[in-house]
Amino acid sequence: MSTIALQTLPGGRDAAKRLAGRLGLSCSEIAVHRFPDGELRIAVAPAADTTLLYAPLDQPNDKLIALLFAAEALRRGGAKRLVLVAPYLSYMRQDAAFHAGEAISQRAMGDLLARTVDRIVTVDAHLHRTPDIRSVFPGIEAENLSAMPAIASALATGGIDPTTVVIGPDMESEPWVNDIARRLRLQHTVAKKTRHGDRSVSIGFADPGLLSGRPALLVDDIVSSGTTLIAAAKALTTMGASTVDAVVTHALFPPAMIPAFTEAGIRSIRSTDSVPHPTNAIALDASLAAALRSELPTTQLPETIP
Ligand SMILES: O=P(O)(O)OC[C@H]1O[C@H](OP(=O)(O)OP(=O)(O)O)[C@H](O)[C@@H]1O
Repeated sequence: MSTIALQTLPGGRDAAKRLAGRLGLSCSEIAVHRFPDGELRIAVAPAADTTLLYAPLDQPNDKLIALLFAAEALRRGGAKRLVLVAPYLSYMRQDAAFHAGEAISQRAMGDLLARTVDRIVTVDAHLHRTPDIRSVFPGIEAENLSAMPAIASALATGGIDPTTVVIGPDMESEPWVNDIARRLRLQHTVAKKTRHGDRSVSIGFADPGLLSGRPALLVDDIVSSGTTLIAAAKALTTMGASTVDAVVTHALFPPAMIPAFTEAGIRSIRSTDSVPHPTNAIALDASLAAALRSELPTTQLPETIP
């Protein structure tokens, strides 16, 4: 009988355990030792025929090396199929050479990972101008799940003012903002964002009257420097929003920034557990488990997977 197990890179343990539990699998943590010169030594648990490699790839440079080494050890140890579960997939934002000589990091990552694993499952990868994730990972299976069902369900459970307007900070956010608004039967709108630099954006709304006296719920895929969220919150406050809350898929910002969001008028900020963070409030294990169920041998299907 073929075997299946989950192994996680350090940093993903809690979310990986939730996912493994939901799938009825064992979960072991890959050991990463850093030598004095900065090089890494990786030690994996015994490979299963199908090994799910759980890796939240925020702060990715070291983690990518650990992932490559883990894949090498697992293949050599007998793994026939490696499935990368990367709830946050980094280096997707640079999808073109915007200036002469720039590397297209999305393409380099895609080529590298496609040579390393057999399947990739991720969530809300930043593929604004790349509609099909399979074009990024040539020759392997790849799925880009949406966090919006999990986010909408969490918002519905917590209760939400029916006059709330769901806000996207830029045109590219329209599909997910629309999705949340449809699921919660709320109005939505998206701003026009102009990015001037890593930490400089300007935000404008076509209908400034819409928010007057109403709660605003900002929804975005990534918060990195926080510049977008802060600029959007300030604009919403100026437009007369009664409250501003935010919910994001990938919280990449340093936790020490949370007071800056409060200062900008954001009452609460919640994130999914794609990356471990103090703002984590929405678990992705149900969505990931549903996508990974196909990996389970029929004899090992747990009774309850959503
Ligand atoms: O917290 P921040 O540092 O502001 O970064 C987060 C923002 O950046 C991304 O969009 P981006 O402006 O890169 O848009 P694009 O990829 O569509 O050009 C993302 O969708 C967020 O809106």
